[in-house]
Amino acid sequence: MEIILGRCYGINKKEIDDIISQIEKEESVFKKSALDPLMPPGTIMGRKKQTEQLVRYLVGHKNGYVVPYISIYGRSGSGKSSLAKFVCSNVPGISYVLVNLRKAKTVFGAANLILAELGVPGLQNAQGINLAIDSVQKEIISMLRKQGKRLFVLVLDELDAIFYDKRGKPSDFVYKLVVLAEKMREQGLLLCIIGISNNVLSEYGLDDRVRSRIGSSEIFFEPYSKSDILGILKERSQEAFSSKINPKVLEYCADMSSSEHGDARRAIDLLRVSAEIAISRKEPLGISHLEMAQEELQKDRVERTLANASYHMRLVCGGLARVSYLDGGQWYSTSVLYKQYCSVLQKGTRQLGYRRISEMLTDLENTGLVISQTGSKGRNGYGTLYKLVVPPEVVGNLVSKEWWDGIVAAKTAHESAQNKAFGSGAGLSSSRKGLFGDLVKTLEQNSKEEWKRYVGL
Ligand SMILES: Nc1ncnc2c1ncn2[C@@H]1O[C@H](COP(=O)(O)OP(=O)(O)OP(=O)(O)O)[C@@H](O)[C@H]1O
Repeated sequence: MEIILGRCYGINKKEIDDIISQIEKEESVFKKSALDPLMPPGTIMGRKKQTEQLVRYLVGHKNGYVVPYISIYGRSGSGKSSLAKFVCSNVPGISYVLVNLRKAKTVFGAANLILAELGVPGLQNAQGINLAIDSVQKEIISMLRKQGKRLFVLVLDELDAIFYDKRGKPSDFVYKLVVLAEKMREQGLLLCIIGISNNVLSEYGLDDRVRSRIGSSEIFFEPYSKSDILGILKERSQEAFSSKINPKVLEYCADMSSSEHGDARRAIDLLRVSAEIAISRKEPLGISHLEMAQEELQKDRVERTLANASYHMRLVCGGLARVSYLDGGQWYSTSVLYKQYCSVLQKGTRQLGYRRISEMLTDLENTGLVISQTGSKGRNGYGTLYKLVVPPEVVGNLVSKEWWDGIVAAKTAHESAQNKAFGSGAGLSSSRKGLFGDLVKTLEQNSKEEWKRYVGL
């Protein structure tokens, strides 16, 4: 019962009880926690090939040998961490820890995160990386001796994070860990490092001496196909929903997810948010809820990415949104996007190099805002092409509303010039015509070539 106190609303205990019983009622038809992607899966669906590869690498310890380094790589949400954890927990005779390095801003920070996971206090920067590695070694040996095991697996999740710390010499850090594995073998013990990253380790600019030592034990996780995602969703939804849900809903969700990204985490999220929307509307879960949820998640994702992005990363996003909107096309090469970035950069601002922008596009892909493919660049051979997977308007408005209004005005003017019957500036409100008058006039008179030049193609 709501008590109105003047202009304020008071809540009494009954109100709280009502909310709780409403939540309980909802939980009885939909158990939200079963669609929490942070919850480790009870069963790993699919991934037979990768499971077999990893088990084969690790099981060699029975004969006294394991490779010192395994690189597990692939797109976000492709099941890399889940599978590594699952295998390490189920192959007999292994002791392991999984350390997520996402929060490590430096190589030294990464060493401290490893020590923390091993249950040892971190060190001060001044004590140096060699001492940190020695402490890791001491702790691993003591753990193996205590547990009476011979193989220790150090799983370094999100290893990409350390490669931004160029001053901390990430390549050297990997080298030291591999040397540690060799030193342990001299003591009759085995250490295997599993590095999990979005790209294969050898792409991170390692020294030759590291490359030759880590070997080529690589396991690739391709994005999930429709049937993989469907399997994962079916398994999760059995636990999440008390009544059977329309199989077409799961199929549609799997279809949307596999065609856009092949990320299991995002597919599970999409199903959860759709179910929440359906429940709030007191409707049975249907395809329309998936579409609403998709829109909501896309907007959240763009907002979150841009809020955490550097100034230059925002410009890269803006440039991609600009060319996608003005050109109406889909896939763009790094060189086109670099040109876009340069054109939106404010005068007097330091311009980043081509290589850095190319790295940013890879980072952007990992946020799920863009996807890439290898494609033809015409006379320039083959290369990576990028495509925005959210509406450009959403990105543009969030980068800068005023700037985006100018782009919309330019396109409207160009379209009206194409269709002369509409006359000058058709489609634009008079206030907008005033605001972007000069630009509009120029673009109305422009030829196709000039338009292409304006777009930056
Ligand atoms: N094969 C699978 N079977 C069941 N659930 C899965 C599977 N793959 C992924 N998932 C679900 O998706 C979530 C994300 O997977 P996971 O963290 O393993 O992906 P990842 O490739 O390590 O992603 P990232 O690179 O972003 O860390 C998991 O928590 C799990 O709920």
